[in-house]
Amino acid sequence: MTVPMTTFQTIDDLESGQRVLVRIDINAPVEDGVVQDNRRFERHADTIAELLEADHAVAILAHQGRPGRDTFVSLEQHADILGDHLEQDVGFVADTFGEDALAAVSALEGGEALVLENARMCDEELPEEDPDVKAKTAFVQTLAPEFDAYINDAYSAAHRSHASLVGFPQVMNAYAGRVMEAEYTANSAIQEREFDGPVTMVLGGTKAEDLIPVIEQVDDTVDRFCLGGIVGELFLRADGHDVGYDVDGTDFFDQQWEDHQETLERVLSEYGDRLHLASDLAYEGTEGERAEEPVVAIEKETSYLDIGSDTAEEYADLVADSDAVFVKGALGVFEDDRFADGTVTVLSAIADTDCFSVIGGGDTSRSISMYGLEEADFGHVSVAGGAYVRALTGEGLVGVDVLEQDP
Ligand SMILES: Nc1ncnc2c1ncn2[C@@H]1O[C@H](COP(=O)(O)OP(=O)(O)O)[C@@H](O)[C@H]1O
Ligand SMILES: O=C(OP(=O)(O)O)[C@H](O)COP(=O)(O)O
Repeated sequence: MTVPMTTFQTIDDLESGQRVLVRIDINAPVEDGVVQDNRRFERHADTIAELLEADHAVAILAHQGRPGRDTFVSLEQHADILGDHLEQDVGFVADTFGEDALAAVSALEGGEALVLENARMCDEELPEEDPDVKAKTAFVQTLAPEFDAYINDAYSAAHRSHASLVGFPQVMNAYAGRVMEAEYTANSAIQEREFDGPVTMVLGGTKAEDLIPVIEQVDDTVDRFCLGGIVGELFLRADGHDVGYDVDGTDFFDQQWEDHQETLERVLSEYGDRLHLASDLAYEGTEGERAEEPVVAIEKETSYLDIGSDTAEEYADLVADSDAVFVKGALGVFEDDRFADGTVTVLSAIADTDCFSVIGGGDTSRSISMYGLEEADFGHVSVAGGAYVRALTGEGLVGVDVLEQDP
């Protein structure tokens, strides 16, 4: 792995009493419309507390979910959760750069914090475009003059070339926040480590498009990949099994299959000897119980919600025989304890060995506290998922790279 050298200004370089626009990543699980607190809030609250202490007026930009998903909701609840961590009121305005937002920003005083509405509700935030294009958007051009400085604390979103991440640093004095600094430093140190024994990467969760390039780009650093979750099912489908279909109104598979079928099949044929796919899967039985089925026997389209127990044991054995393990994404729907077995068995195996380990992902890292595992039993628990595995390939993160540039 090669480590890109980055030097950016941090909040140590910022004079006190400024008007600052802070990009954080509090993208969180949403259950029945209720936003779930997780370690991203706790970590970003530390950065914000430090800024408030220095008498800055702090406006906060963030995103939640993706348009069309049921996790695509307002940031109103996020402001309350941040307020709980900070033990002070955090304002919220249901607008990002229109008149209401500008009025709320101009009323903001030193020592006060205000959350602006979900940046992805602005048309110009998405899609991914060059930083110079994002810098010219009305979103960036309207908000930037209201502030003395821009602070990016959202390492976990730094692999996205979105306006709130890459547009503002092109036109403003830009600084890295404490979470950005800490994750960048930890991940750079990880990339410099050398391992004597086998290195295993456990990949799951929902975002195949982030993980397929990683399998191709980590070259010979990773000896084997253990696949589960939606990503694992897409590879099983590429391998000719009847799984990985959207059933009962889900929207995880069909679009990703359409977009990536060829790549999935190519990666499987090129890297097949390093890819471990599930040999059994779990689903909800007719009585609501956990039921399991060997992959070779699958004939019906149903929602598979976890790897099966034989697969979990196989992955746990591979982990026990590893010198380093990198995890991104859950192997099943661990939020439901009937389908947590795959994720928890593998995480427990990692915790029980003395291998070096990194557990990443906003959702996945949450399983550690949910199932009574100790953070201290892992090398590093990252609030970043896709960004940290992309960094392991040695490729820079666009949101970090732009912090290096002068406005
Ligand atoms: N088979 C599955 N079906 C539906 N959801 C799944 C499945 N396996 C894992 N998941 C979900 O994947 C989520 C984590 O995915 P993702 O957002 O990609 O990871 P992270 O946020 O940890 O980077 C978990 O919340 C889990 O419920
Ligand atoms: O949660 C995130 O990434 P992750 O799931 O890889 O940890 C980031 O907030 C990026 O969100 P996105 O993958 O919808 O662009």
